[in-house]
Amino acid sequence: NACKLMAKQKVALECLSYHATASNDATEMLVKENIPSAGNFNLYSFTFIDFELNDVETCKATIRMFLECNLVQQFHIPYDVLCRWVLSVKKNYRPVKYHNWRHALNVTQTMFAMFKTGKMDRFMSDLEMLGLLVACLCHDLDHRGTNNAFQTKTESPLAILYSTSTMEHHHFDQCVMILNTDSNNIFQALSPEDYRKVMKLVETAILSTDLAMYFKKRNKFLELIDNGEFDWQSDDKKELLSGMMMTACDVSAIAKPWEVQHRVAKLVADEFFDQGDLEKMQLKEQPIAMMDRERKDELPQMQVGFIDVICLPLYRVLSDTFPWVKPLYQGTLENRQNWQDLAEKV
Ligand SMILES: CCCOc1ccc(S(=O)(=O)N2CCN(C)CC2)cc1-c1nc(CC)cc(=O)[nH]1
Repeated sequence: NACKLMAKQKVALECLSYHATASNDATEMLVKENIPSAGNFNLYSFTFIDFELNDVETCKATIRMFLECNLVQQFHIPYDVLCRWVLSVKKNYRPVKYHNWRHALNVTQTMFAMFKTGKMDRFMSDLEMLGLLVACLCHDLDHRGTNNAFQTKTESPLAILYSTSTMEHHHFDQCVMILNTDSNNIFQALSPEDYRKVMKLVETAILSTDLAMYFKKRNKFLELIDNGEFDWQSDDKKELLSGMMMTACDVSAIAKPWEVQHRVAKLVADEFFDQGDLEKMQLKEQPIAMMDRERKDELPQMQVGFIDVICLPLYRVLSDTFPWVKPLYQGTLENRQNWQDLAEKV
């Protein structure tokens, strides 16, 4: 009957989350390790590069960011729970070419740099900083290397579960599943009020990484700036600012030194082209230019378009209002020139 079925599903889910959580061995190993300084990882810089870090070092860098923001002490996060949670989050990223654990780490580090070097921590409560770092680390959990349109076209179970912002709802779902798995709940010591607030912030922050949401909310944000809005403390304004910061971090590879941007863009392209191949073979349909490997020559021009339509408008308004995040605007301008040079060569 129905409740037996529910029970079976619950057991299956438990089993799933059992596999989703990090092993005790991996956790105990990480707990014992010493965590190098933020300077050692170059965590305060907008030109942070993860390429030379091995997987254990990426976990240490993540822990160092939480320690540096004093969040472990402030929110009484048991250290072994923090270690297990970081390892579980890493475990629930798939080895796809771009939307993988390394992308999550880079997005989180940019948020950290925006707080500390960009001095945006002045506008954020400790709870909001905790929520935004967690949202960054979890924002693409269990990404399959295919976008929302692909879920809809293939009528994937995810598209049946969530008709809008399909992947982003799934990423949040995975974030909650990990937090609800034994000894992974870094929010366990929070008051019920703080728990509700931080979960709401994590949800809206992860959902705001759907570029369709960004386009919707950006005009409202620009309006507030034009009206000289500086009271970012009201909930709706703080939510709007948080969403813009999430997109700024999500696309921040565009602002990295040219060798890094060029190498990351290849990973993005390879993941897009794999989806294009699936659409040609499985769906018998012509993919959009961005996902068609036959049109890779148009890539530099597409990057210039990406920079002009999505990245520069956001970094310009953010650096106008928060001057210390200007390196993101500068880096993107430099890469625009590099992509433009390549586009003219073809
Ligand atoms: C590098 C391979 C080509 O990459 C792109 C091509 C086109 C565009 S687009 O702005 O024209 N636009 C975006 C919205 N789509 C719905 C329609 C197409 C963006 C990218 C791109 N996206 C990301 C974020 C994943 C990172 C990145 O570096 N480049």
